[in-house]
Parts: sequence; C-alpha cells; structure tokens
Amino acid sequence: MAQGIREAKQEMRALVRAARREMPAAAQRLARDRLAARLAGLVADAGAARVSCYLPQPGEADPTAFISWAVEHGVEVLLPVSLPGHRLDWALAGDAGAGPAAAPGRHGILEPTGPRLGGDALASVDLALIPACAVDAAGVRLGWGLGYYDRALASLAAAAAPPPVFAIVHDAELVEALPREPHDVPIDGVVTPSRILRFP
Ligand SMILES: Nc1nc2c(c(=O)[nH]1)N(C=O)[C@@H](CNc1ccc(C(=O)N[C@@H](CCC(=O)O)C(=O)O)cc1)CN2
Ligand SMILES: Nc1ncnc2c1ncn2[C@@H]1O[C@H](COP(=O)(O)OP(=O)(O)OP(=O)(O)O)[C@@H](O)[C@H]1O
Repeated sequence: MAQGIREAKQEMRALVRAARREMPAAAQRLARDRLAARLAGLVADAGAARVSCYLPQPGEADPTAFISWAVEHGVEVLLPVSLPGHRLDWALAGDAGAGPAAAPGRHGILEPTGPRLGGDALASVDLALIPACAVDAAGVRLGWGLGYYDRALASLAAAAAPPPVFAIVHDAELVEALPREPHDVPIDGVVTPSRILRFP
C-alpha cells in the first residue's frame, strides 16, 4: 500500500517535471507577472508584514516579481536555505550587506546570503508561501520527495499560532486528487497565476 502511494507520487513528479521543461519562456514570464498580482492581493488581504517565499528552480512557478514588490513595499520576505538532513534555515531577501543577495546552494537553487535566522523563523511569518510539485482540490501538497517542507510544516503546526500556509504552483499543477501519506500536512490554500483557492 505505502509502496503504491510512493510510486504514484513519483509518477506525478515525473509528469510535472516534463511539463515544466516544455513550458515556453514567454508563458513563464506571463505566469510570473500574474502570480505577482495574485500574491500581492493575498498579502494585502491578510495584512501580512512578514512572509516566507522561495527563489525558483527552472520551470517552477516563479515568485520573483512578487518578492521584488514585497521588498519595495516593506514586506519582509524569508527565503529558504537547504541544510544537511533535509532541514530548512531561513534568511531575509535582500539582506546580504555588501555581497550578492543570493548564491547557488545545496541543490543548485539560489539561496539568500544574509544572516541565518534559524529553522524556527518560519513560525514568525504572517503568511507562509511555499513551493510544491502539485496541490490537489482537498489541500494535499506534493513536494519533491526529500521532506524539507513536510518537516518544516510539521514543526510549524506545533507553533503557538501557526500562520496560514499557501502553496504556489502553475495552473496545471493544481490537480483533482493526489496520493497522500499520514505525514503529508494539509495546507490552507493555493495560489496559481489565475486563481487563489482556500481549503475549508
Ligand atoms: N525553489 C525551491 N526552493 C526550495 C525547494 C523547492 O521545492 N523549490 N525545496 C523544497 O523542498 C527545498 C529544496 N529541496 C529540493 C528538493 C528536490 C529538488 C529537485 O531536484 N527537484 C526536482 C527537479 C524540479 C524541477 O525539474 O522542477 C527533481 O526531483 O528532479 C530541488 C530542491 C528548499 N528550497
Ligand atoms: N515530519 C517529518 N519528520 C521526519 N521525516 C519526515 C516528516 N515528514 C516527512 N518525512 C520524510 O520525508 C520524506 C519525503 O516525504 P514525501 O515523499 O511526502 O515528500 P514531499 O511530499 O515530496 O514533500 P517535501 O516537499 O517536504 O519534500 C519521506 O521519507 C518522509 O518519511
């Protein structure tokens, strides 16, 4: 049973990986700009002064236009740093002092170079915006299988007042149903270039 779920997850990851590779650059840019508008609206509605987000891998839903908007408008943005043991640390966007604001980290993904805030910093945001491979209509999130965000969300759920968690994905990555294991933490909503969906 558990083996069947693992295989189903791997199949979905392969489908999304392939679709991301096929996505034309112009469509990526359009999605990035539409995401920025949606995310800015969500942050304004939530009155969030501090959020988490991420620097994208190629093909992934691209929140960089949103991050620029947020930093310009005084919204603090925490970005993930991958640690050994598939744990996350956090640092502020645009807080690298005199050096470059970001440099490639553990998985070749750009990471912020400013002071590290510690793994618990995620609990200090007003709204957690996180990457995903896919999300389903019931709020199940699929990642890339290393458990970085499963772990981070599990410890977030134990915080005194955990913030709402929204994943950011391309429209085609919001699917009807995903395989789920007990450790998969349900999320509160999803943001795509064309919509914001809140789960009950
Ligand atoms: N932009 C971004 N940063 C992130 C994550 C993420 O999903 N996206 N993470 C989330 O955990 C953590 C890093 N974990 C990662 C785990 C697996 C792969 C990886 O190689 N993924 C795919 C390729 C993705 C693609 O083609 O779009 C793979 O398995 O081949 C990357 C990062 C922290 N930072
Ligand atoms: N709370 C947790 N503590 C420790 N290990 C965990 C926890 N949650 C998940 N894991 C482990 O992380 C691995 C990846 O799980 P899964 O395949 O569900 O990842 P995922 O949904 O792709 O999520 P992520 O985005 O976090 O990588 C599994 O081996 C799982 O046992």
